[in-house]
Amino acid sequence: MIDKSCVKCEKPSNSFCTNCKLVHYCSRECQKADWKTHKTQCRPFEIKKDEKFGRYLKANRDVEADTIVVSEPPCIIGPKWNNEDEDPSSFTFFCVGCFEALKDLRTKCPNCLWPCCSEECIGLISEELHAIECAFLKAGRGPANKTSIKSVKEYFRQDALLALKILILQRRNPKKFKSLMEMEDNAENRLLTLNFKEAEDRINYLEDNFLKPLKKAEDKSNQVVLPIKDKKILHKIFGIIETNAMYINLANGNEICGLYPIGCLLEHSCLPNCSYSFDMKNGFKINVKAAREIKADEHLTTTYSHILWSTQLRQQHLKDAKYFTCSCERCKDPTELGTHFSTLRCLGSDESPCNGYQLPTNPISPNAEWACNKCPMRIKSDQVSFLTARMNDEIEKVFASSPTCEVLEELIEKLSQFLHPTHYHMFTLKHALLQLYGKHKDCPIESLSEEVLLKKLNLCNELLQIVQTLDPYAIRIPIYIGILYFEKHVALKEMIKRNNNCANIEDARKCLEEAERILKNETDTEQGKQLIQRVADALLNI
Ligand SMILES: C[S@@+](CC[C@H](N)C(=O)[O-])C[C@H]1O[C@@H](n2cnc3c(N)ncnc32)[C@H](O)[C@@H]1O
Repeated sequence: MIDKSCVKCEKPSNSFCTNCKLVHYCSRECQKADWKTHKTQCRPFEIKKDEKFGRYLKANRDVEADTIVVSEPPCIIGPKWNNEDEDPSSFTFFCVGCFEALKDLRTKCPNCLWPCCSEECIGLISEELHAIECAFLKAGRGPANKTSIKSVKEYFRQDALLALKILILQRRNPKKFKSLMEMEDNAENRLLTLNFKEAEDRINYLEDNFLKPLKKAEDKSNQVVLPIKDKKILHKIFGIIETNAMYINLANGNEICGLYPIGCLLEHSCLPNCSYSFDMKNGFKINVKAAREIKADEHLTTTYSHILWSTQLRQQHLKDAKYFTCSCERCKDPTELGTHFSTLRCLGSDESPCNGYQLPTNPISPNAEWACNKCPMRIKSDQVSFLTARMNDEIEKVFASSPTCEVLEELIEKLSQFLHPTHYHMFTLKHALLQLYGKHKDCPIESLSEEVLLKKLNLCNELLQIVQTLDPYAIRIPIYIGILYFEKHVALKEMIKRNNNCANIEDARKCLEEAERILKNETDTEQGKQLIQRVADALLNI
């Protein structure tokens, strides 16, 4: 039973720590005075370390669903380190103060002359944002040719800024710098990788433009501003960023990166038990939540990869980006928990055609063969990756051409000769197709035949069953799932209108309520906001 006296002064008390609800305090003062002691017990997890995971978080008691387990400000935030464009002169440019995308590079920070959205941007003077690096950028070399757009763009590259900010923290905030330097950098695994090579290019840029001029000034004045600034520390910093950076979606559609002392310790699982969001109005604080009840001793997990990818793709991505092999329940199961998200049809041979399925013999071993569940036919794993990559190219090409229902139906028909009906490529195509049924003005929902309307409903049910297995707590793909519930409601509502006995209004309402619940935190993106609005409007009209 909870002792209802203040843990600090033992006076009777009705208030308690709102985070863990385990200890009582009579006043704010007593709570504050006890924080140093309580903070280690308050957390529902411990930081552990082992050979396999490095540091990780382990629940030290049962944690109820929806409990905030971590709430902390970032050590550092900054522009993304991995610019998708290869040519620095075609990079997208963001304001150095608030990360707003810039149409041109005309407006400049009055002090360092780096591009910004407005001279009044408050990020320019924020201690947590641009103020960290402003003086260092000011001392930089500047574009080689100020009249050449190419040269100007090549100078103001932002994929190295986050690393520079971290380097500068050794002077501006040694405590944060120390905490960052304790993070995993995968030093040995990165050697000779593409990431390493690309980091080398960013390091040369930082050295040539900022660190060599700084060293010269330091030598001249006999004053050391940044004690450590060699290639070794810069590679360590890039390794830390690549391994740990979390992506933050801004309201304007841009993505930036953040590094968090505890948040970054969340371990990967393809079946995670935590979700997280960022508080943009509160210094980009991260709030990590238990997405379901977590039992004492369970590890706290998130997903570093994409839930709607096959095991082969997820494993490849985790190996390339984070240098480990995931051995979660989904990855170890050739059927991906019965969803058959990777399963191919077995084509057999000319002499003996087969109607079985090809599954990986060992899904977490990249080179293990695939075997049919009915005949002796085996295929190599790189044949599977080649085939699925070709299909992916075809699907992307079709999506880029704003396909009609007929085009998608044809492609599904074609690929169904090779893929299990719930293969991840089929999932993607079916998810797009069911939204198209009844979407366009020239083909409204009222005009769909009974058969197509029923097909829309069946597709929603088929895909909902898959997502309930792959993301049962709607942690990673809430928008995909929200769309399925919304479209199911659309189909049901139309069936009710047509007096179809299979549909009832309560089921349609439940779909909307489920969509509303799943989407409640999706307010950071335009797509999320629009869907929430559509669901809210539909709830009013049902
Ligand atoms: C974001 S960091 C997590 C914190 C890190 N373990 C540390 O000690 O700082 C990601 C790294 O943790 C390790 N890791 C995370 N999840 C893992 C998993 N499921 N299996 C094996 N290693 C994992 C890998 O080394 C990965 O590159």
